Amino acid sequence: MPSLSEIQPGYLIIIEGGDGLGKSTQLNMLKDQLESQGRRTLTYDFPNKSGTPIGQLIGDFLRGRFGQVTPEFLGLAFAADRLVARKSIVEALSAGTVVLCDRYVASNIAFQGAKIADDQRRAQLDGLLRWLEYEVYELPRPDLEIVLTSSDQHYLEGAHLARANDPTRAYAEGQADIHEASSDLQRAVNLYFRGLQETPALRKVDIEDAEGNRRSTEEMAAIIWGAVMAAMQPSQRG
Ligand SMILES: Nc1ncnc2c1ncn2[C@@H]1O[C@H](COP(=O)(O)OP(=O)(O)OP(=O)(O)O)[C@@H](O)[C@H]1O
Ligand SMILES: Cc1cn([C@H]2C[C@H](O)[C@@H](COP(=O)(O)O)O2)c(=O)[nH]c1=O
Repeated sequence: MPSLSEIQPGYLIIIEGGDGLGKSTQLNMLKDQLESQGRRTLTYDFPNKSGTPIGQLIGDFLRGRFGQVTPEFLGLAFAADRLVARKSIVEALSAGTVVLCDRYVASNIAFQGAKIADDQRRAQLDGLLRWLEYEVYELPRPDLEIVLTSSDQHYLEGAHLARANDPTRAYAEGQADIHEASSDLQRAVNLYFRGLQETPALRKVDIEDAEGNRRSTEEMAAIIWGAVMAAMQPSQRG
């Protein structure tokens, strides 16, 4: 039987975490580092938010146009947004490209699940989204998820307010989006991510150091680079 690296020579690396914790900053630094070492990369930022009809609907939801939407139904829209990108992700991985995603399936489970208080219903949503995205839509599973967390609620509240001119936030028209506006949601999402178990394919990186000081972008990038190098060792692929 061929090894995974023969079937899929590329790598799928995801940067996950709560809103505004520095995911896109780290994704861009990782992309530069990989490219400086001769690796071809392709980046995605989920959800698309404007480039497709589904992304436009998601952008409208985040701007509050539909009010609160039942988490199970909302999860279907985010999953469909990823399905649109599936073919090009799979082709890139087959061609040996490192595909870097700012958010992926785990964000759907984290954000929709954080809106559900009942444990049984939340577990059903978790199963529904994993089944739909990985089994029905056959989205490739990540080789490595880097999950940014914070032990200081300060960074989870109002981080967007200082970023009115950030072009990646144009969809929100200068306001907090419907997820950012809820500190309860941000807290629950961060708790979910902090509770994930680390594995060779999942590495949590707290944005604060042991003394509670925010790590610099360079320090974060060095930690993430170490995790990426470890995950890309041939021995991790079997
Ligand atoms: N280590 C850091 N220290 C201080 N500020 C940072 C650090 N990393 C990123 N920032 C700043 O925090 C803000 C949010 O960063 P970034 O856009 O990378 O976060 P994000 O997690 O991708 O956000 P979103 O969830 O809204 O997409 C930006 O203004 C960025 O310059
Ligand atoms: C991919 C994905 C994202 N979300 C949530 C997470 C954020 O609150 C917003 C938009 O993300 P961005 O980082 O501001 O671009 O959408 C989600 O609920 N489900 C998902 O699959």
